[in-house]
Amino acid sequence: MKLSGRLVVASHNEGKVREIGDLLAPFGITPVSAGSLNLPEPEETETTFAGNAELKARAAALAAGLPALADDSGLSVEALGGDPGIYSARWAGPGKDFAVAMDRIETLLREKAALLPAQRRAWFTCALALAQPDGRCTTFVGEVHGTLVWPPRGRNGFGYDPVFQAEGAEITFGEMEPAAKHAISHRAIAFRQLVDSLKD
Ligand SMILES: O=c1nc[nH]c2c1ncn2[C@H]1C[C@H](O)[C@@H](COP(=O)(O)OP(=O)(O)OP(=O)(O)O)O1
Ligand SMILES: [Mg+2]
Repeated sequence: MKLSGRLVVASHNEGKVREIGDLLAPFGITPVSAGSLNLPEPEETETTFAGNAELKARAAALAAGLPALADDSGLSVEALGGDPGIYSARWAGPGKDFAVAMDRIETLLREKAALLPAQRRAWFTCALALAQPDGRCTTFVGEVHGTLVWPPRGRNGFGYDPVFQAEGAEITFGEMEPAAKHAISHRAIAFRQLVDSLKD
């Protein structure tokens, strides 16, 4: 499989579509968005990031008749048994309000008296699935580990970025320029594996 020509980015999340566009740019690929093709947003019925990424990629590739790249990702909090994990988007509710979702995590951590950085470990996971219209699919998973901070800081990125500080960083993903986030992010790690797998 190759990364060339027309490619559908099978996501309805503007922040993700922007980041995937940045990652694809060096390959001369301008993604076709799922929104512009009016592709439906499939229900995420699988129990893993990889399963949901494959489900979304296959549905889009089949509907569009083009290769499709899907991303399923989320934030897992160690002290919360890995929640919200694959439910990260759903914790933000129908209004996709991540202030609410970040508050909910913070409230649960306080209930557990988890105030020290060591008690506030978390990681982002990203599964990227590339599907062909015939149903073939390859999937890669990236993770970045760090700590949750409070209050939220920064207006860059999207979703939970303002409360996540990666190991070794002193600013949150929300405070980072896009290039700095791409240097270490779960999405960039998965993307690199995908690109490596496509090399001849
Ligand atoms: O780099 C990230 N920085 C901050 N937050 C992030 C990131 N990566 C995932 N997240 C959170 C927010 C997102 O809403 C959820 C993914 O949920 P997920 O179902 O994969 O995506 P989604 O429903 O927003 O869009 P779609 O399924 O159409 O691709 O995890
Ligand atoms: Mg989703």
